[in-house]
Amino acid sequence: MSFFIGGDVMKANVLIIGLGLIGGSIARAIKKEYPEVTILGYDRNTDTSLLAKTLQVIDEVVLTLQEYVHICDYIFISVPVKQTEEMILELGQYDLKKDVIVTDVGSTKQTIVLIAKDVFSGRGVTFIGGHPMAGSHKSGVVAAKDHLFENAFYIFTPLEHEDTNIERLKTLLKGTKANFVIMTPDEHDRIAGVISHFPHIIAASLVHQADRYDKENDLVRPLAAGGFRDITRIASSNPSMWRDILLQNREVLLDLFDNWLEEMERIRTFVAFGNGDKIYDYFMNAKNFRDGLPTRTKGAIPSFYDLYVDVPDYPGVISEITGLLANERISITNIRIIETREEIFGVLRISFQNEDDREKAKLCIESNTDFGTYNG
Ligand SMILES: NC(=O)C1=CN([C@@H]2O[C@H](COP(=O)(O)OP(=O)(O)OC[C@H]3O[C@@H](n4cnc5c(N)ncnc54)[C@H](O)[C@@H]3O)[C@@H](O)[C@H]2O)C=CC1
Ligand SMILES: O=C(O)C(=O)Cc1ccc(O)cc1
Repeated sequence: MSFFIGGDVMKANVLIIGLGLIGGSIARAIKKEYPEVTILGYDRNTDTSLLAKTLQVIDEVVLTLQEYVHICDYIFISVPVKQTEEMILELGQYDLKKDVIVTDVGSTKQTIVLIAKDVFSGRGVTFIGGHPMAGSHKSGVVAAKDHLFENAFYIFTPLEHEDTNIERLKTLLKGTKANFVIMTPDEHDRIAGVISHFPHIIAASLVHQADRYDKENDLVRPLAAGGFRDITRIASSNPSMWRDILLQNREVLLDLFDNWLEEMERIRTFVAFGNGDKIYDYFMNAKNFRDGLPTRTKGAIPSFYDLYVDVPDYPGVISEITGLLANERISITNIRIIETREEIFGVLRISFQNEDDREKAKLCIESNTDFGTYNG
């Protein structure tokens, strides 16, 4: 192995510890922007490291951290949050390069940053907590994509507001095309609790509720296949990852449980007293807030970029639409007939990777057919 050792971002040595969905996607985004950067990869599972090299996600496999950490200019810790704490402690035992930036990608920040402060302060090592707030229910290096974080928020929670080092890290991460935001670990954990961690709990709890009713009535399962399945999609996320996130964001989540119980009690009272006006306001206020949310940035929970198309029910109509999209090189990620009524109209739901593809598809279908389209 030969490595360039110097201060130039474009020729830096970047070590990715944990070659999964997030570590792999960061590696790909960096390499795309800076082909001359050397990406070193370490995973506790050697087969994963070898696969990452075969897939050209990394340039070199590192088998023992101790041997290589001293030549690294940037170190990304992209392992589950509990292992992130252990990894920080492990890195604290090694001599790291002067001016190295160590960062992580964990979904929680307070505990991690506290440990990093303890381990790295006063040692010439800059630790910048990080959380690219986009992902997928898939895991593993095979699912890694250079564009995973495009238009997503990428949060930094530095130990201090060390502007020059944050700028260096942002420069390295330019290829992610993410929107970088700085906040305190406490602020981060509260916001992530509200918009990401707690919704995962609610999704799982709705599924548990359906599971209970499923035991009483065979029709629950088939009827849950449509909208219910969609709104509880995040309940299919990685259970061990979410266990660790909940354990680390415990205090924030306990507050949110209390708020949620109050919220449920509020709407329960409106229903119990048959108060139609209050129920209407409850939905209207929620609708107004939701309708005002931005649509062109990625949030923590992966969005659907779905287009609904009203199609007449004749043979070949699906291949006609997919053919039109293929001609314009618009990729689709999923297609499903969600409603068919014999000899009248059906509704097709076509999913895309991003907003731009959905908009292009809408234009393409509207200009080549007279089928109605609307966004999901
Ligand atoms: N999956 C998602 O959508 C998102 C995840 N995150 C955070 O990113 C981190 C990684 O998540 P994913 O990439 O999704 O997980 P993943 O399961 O795809 O990859 C994790 C990788 O880390 C390796 N690993 C685990 N412990 C290790 C250790 N001690 N030393 C070396 N390698 C180790 C595993 O073998 C695996 O290859 C987590 O902290 C998670 O909270 C952040 C944003 C989104
Ligand atoms: O896949 C899911 O369920 C997600 O919500 C994606 C995700 C997971 C963890 C994060 O910290 C940020 C985004």
